[in-house]
Amino acid sequence: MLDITDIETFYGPSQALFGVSLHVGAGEMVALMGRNGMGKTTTIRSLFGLTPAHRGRITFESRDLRRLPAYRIAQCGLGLVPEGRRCFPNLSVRENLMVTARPGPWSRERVEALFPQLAERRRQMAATLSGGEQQMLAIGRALMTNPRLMVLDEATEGLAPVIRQEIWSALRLIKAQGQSTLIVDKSLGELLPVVDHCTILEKGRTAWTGPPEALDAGIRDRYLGV
Ligand SMILES: Nc1ncnc2c1ncn2[C@@H]1O[C@H](COP(=O)(O)OP(=O)(O)OP(=O)(O)O)[C@@H](O)[C@H]1O
Repeated sequence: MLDITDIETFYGPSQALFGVSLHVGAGEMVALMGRNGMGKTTTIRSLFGLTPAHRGRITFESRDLRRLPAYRIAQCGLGLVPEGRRCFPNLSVRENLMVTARPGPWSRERVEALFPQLAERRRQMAATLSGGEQQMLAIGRALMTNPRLMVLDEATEGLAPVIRQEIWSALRLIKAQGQSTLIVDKSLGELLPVVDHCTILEKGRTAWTGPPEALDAGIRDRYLGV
């Protein structure tokens, strides 16, 4: 479904990616991992055309994404839940869900069944939600665009443990429903049981790819510092 091959990306003169490769098959949930500053967010920015890659290939369902502008990439069926959960603060919860909705399997009813708090708070302005609820809304809103591939960047970072567990339960259901997903997260305990493959970045390069059960103590120690 998604093939990123050997991309190199720069911020001005400074090179951040030196050869990142990554594959997501249809229906898979894939983890993009690595310590701070190794290039995970830059890889996602390159995929979405926000910081375009200078070299390498990005193909999604056989389409070459690398030279498309960001708005065309979103139209190709990629949905992003960016770091820092950006909801529209002055729209209600329900308006946030509906404003970018597109037809497909994820209806408002299905999203609200996944996150019942969003139904309970449907008339509240997004700005009045807790951080965890805003994150649920950001995920719900991305699902409502019915992306063929959803990309989550640090969806559980900085949230209270009980809220994180709710989000992980929802992500397990999202996976069970066949949603293809690329996920950046540092919570190995929750991430590894649910993903099909892991790709680890080290200093802007793909350093290791494999199934989660192959991610042994040596690899964790070497690339993840855990
Ligand atoms: N706007 C920017 N301008 C210049 N350099 C940047 C910029 N954003 C990131 N970088 C650099 O690019 C490299 C990769 O950063 P990136 O944010 O992609 O890493 P990350 O793996 O997502 O880290 P984190 O887990 O901390 O979010 C780092 O060396 C970082 O300093």
